Amino acid sequence: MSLLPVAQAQARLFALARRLPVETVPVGQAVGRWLAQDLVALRDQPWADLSAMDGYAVRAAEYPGPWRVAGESAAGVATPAPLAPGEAVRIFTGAPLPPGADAILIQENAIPDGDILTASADPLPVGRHIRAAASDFARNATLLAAGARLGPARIALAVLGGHGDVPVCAKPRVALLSTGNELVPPGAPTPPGFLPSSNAPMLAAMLAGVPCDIIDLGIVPDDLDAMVAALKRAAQADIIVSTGGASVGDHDLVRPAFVQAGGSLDFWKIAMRPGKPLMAGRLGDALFLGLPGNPVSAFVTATLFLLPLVRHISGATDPLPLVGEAVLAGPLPAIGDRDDYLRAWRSPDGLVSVTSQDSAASAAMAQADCLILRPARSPAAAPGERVMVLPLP
Ligand SMILES: Nc1nc2c(c(=O)[nH]1)N[C@H]1C(S)=C(S)[C@@H](COP(=O)(O)OP(=O)(O)OC[C@H]3O[C@@H](n4cnc5c(N)ncnc54)[C@H](O)[C@@H]3O)O[C@H]1N2
Ligand code: MOO
Repeated sequence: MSLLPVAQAQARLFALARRLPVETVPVGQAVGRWLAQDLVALRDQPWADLSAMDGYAVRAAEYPGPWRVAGESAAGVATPAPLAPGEAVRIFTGAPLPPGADAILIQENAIPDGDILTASADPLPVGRHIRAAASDFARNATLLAAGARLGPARIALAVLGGHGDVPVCAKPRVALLSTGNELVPPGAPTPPGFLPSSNAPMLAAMLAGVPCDIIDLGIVPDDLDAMVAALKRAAQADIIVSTGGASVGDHDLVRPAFVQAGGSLDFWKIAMRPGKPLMAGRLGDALFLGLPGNPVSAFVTATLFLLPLVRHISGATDPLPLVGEAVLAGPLPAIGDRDDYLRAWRSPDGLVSVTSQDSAASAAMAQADCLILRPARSPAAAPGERVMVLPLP
């Protein structure tokens, strides 16, 4: 198989995937999820012309008074009695305007004397300190389109639009398999020949920013039967992610195990660095992503494939990472025939490449807050040059 360009591999992965079924959940459980249908306003906001300040509702043409204070309007009451000429109504923030009033005199500019009121300063134009009915949004307006992510401001909008429940895609279940005879669980002793398995905790941490349920199936030895059994167990999930065993060595058994478990492979090997041995396919109803074992390769491929896949099946319309531009603080070498995703951090002087770009260099990876994308065959770049950058969450 020749090396597949990243964008083509992402498109093929999305084409393999199906959106998860729609469910209706209370808004409190929808945070960070994507709307599965357009959300339409069930009410006007504001519901009437409301005062934006504490003061007096008056007719602007009668400025500066005197007015006779004829009553009161507070939030939580229905429409007050109409305002007769020469009258003012005491009013509070969020309260409905009496019919006939067209401006609010704030109480700081009002001089009450018994029930007679005059204005002390500032002209009073029509509409001053009034929030017009439906000026925020009107009933039947589309508040949010399907595919919008429900952050805090959109939760507020949905609730003000009259919704207690919202339609979202079901939460994906993501099964994690860590392959390798050399691996021990986090915190366990590491006699010679062994190392702590860091990929599953890292992937779980990356997935913590995206609503999903994680099923950690632990460490699987480099043994064909054990891997086939583990993959079959994992097939109950919506997405199966393995790390390690993806390359061409005698102990790299993920691909044959996947095929023996009944999986159909769609692609293997991507024109990217790190992350070349990435593979993807379907196993029953589950999507399968085989990530390379090197921690940096697993991190970068998860950023470019796993997180976008989770967002895609969850209903996101823009599942791919954001690509911006920034200047380089130092020089970069020319690039070979794979797109390079360099780990870097943002300094006041521009992007700084981390101390090692080796795909096993975990200490250097931990310095990064972004990836510099250098397309295949880019020439060397000088300080001050603009390059493509993907911020890391
Ligand atoms: N002859 C070739 N050798 C390699 C090629 C190649 O094209 N030809 N590709 C290289 C590239 S690129 C990568 S990336 C790696 C990927 O290898 P695997 O996916 O098969 O990963 P392993 O060999 O199982 O492990 C690599 C490395 O990562 C460590 N590891 C594995 N799992 C974990 C984990 N859960 N936590 C922490 N560290 C882990 C493992 O111990 C190895 O050191 O292949 C190159 N080889
Ligand atoms: O793709 Mo590997 O991840 O270059 O080291």
